[in-house]
Amino acid sequence: MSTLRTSIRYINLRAAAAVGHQVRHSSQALRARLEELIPQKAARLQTLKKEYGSHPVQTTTIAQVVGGMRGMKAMLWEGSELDANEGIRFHGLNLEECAEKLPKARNVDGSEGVMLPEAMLWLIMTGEIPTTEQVEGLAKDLAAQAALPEYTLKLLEGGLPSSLHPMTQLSIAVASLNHDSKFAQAYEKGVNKKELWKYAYEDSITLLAKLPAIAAGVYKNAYGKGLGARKCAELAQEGGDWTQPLALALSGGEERKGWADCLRLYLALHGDHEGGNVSAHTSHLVGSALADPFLSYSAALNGLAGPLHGLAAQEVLTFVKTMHDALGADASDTDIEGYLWDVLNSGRVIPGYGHGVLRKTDPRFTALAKFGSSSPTLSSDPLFRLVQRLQAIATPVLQKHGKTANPFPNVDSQSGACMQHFGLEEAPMYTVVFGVSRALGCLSQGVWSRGLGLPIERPKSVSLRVLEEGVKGAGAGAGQA
Ligand SMILES: CC(=O)SCCNC(=O)CCNC(=O)[C@H](O)C(C)(C)COP(=O)(O)OP(=O)(O)OC[C@H]1O[C@@H](n2cnc3c(N)ncnc32)[C@H](O)[C@@H]1OP(=O)(O)O
Ligand SMILES: O=C([O-])CC(=O)C(=O)O
Repeated sequence: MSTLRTSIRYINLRAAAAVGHQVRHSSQALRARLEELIPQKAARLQTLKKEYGSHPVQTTTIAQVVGGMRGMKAMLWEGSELDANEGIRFHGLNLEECAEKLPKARNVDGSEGVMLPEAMLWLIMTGEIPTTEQVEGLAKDLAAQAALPEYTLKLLEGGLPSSLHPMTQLSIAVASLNHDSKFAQAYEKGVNKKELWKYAYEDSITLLAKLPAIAAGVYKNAYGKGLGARKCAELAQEGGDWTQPLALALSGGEERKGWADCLRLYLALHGDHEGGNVSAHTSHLVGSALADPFLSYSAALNGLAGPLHGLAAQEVLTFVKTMHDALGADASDTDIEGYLWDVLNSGRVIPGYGHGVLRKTDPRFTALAKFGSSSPTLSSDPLFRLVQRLQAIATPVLQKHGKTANPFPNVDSQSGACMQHFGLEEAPMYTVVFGVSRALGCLSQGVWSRGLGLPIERPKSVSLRVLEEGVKGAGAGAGQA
């Protein structure tokens, strides 16, 4: 155990305590900041609604109604905005700026690690860059609440069949925490709806605190590997950041150089991707009915478990491994090209390519690729290299195929190749790790939605008959998007 203790001392919480320095309880500080920010934004929203409520945002086309609402601006989302060419920005900061400005992990050897996901949470929630002290305090608060209740532990210690997909286990475990939801209790007691955001915040911090232990529990229950939920929570309580106990729980307690930083980077990068993606939109929709944060986020996880969304992380690794096994280590570019055409011609997608909004290589893919290329071991990993090589082959194939609006790689192309290198070989776990991360954005928005008093979502649906009647008399092509 001494190895474990040394390894989780990265941000020196105990050192701070040893010199009598009081680390602030920053989930309270974060809440206090929200208490200042929410009324300001709520007032801006009221003014906008009152003075410009009937101002059109855009015209909705038939192509959008029947085409997955692509490009339709229909939702208020505060944490991040996605540009088709530049990728994600968190309150105006792109990924490189976030990596530079957000407080970072301190490695055991004293070197500076990558940005901390809990710092990303602070940025997403407030639009402000936290101080190192604020992030340390927040991490400490999260650690203090990491332990799971017995009813959730029961599920993850044999209650759920090991053969149940890890994402289903994650979703069930998260939903089970609704048992003690402060938000649900407050609603039942008739708390004024203006105050509900405070309870949404409390539940959100509780869920974020427990997600690493839940993911560790899912891994142990599904594969009999790793340290499991109890140990993960114990490690958290020994001090350190949000990620380190999960890294150790997934590696079975083994310190693997680069692994915790890889996981931190992954968790920070995937935290939010504006509001329209399936997981974010689902949590927003379910939360709008005033279902509590546990139920809202559990629903989001079920969407994340779809192969066109988060499950693509699992699909990519299986795809790349199968291709590697089928073609052998010496496969030529022509062999790979032929393999990709076979996939396309059989009516399947190339996982890890394409995007609903992005029209360039996903900057999250680039960030992970840069991380991998700077690691002496990961950069020489055969699967990591194959993913890099695939870019130059798959993009022209998809361009020639001519259907895909975005023939460039998305983040899911890269993540599994990194994680398998550090020993997390079970591909279904990649989406579970994604699910730990996406909570940062979905839960933050849930707090804001309640703080701004957003109403229940209830868009209008139309039948084909109504659409056809609407275009009677219009010239052909008048409705093209
Ligand atoms: C974190 C994330 O969720 S990132 C996305 C992860 N998902 C994947 O990597 C799965 C593979 N990619 C895809 O299936 C798609 O690109 C999606 C779901 C991400 C986006 O879907 P859309 O916005 O509808 O993409 P697009 O407008 O380019 O689709 C047009 C056509 O190209 C096809 N297409 C899109 N991407 C691909 C691909 N990677 N391989 C093959 N065909 C593709 C679509 O299936 C569609 O075919 P259809 O006209 O026969 O229905
Ligand atoms: O934005 C999307 O639709 C999908 C995506 O990349 C994400 O949710 O991270």
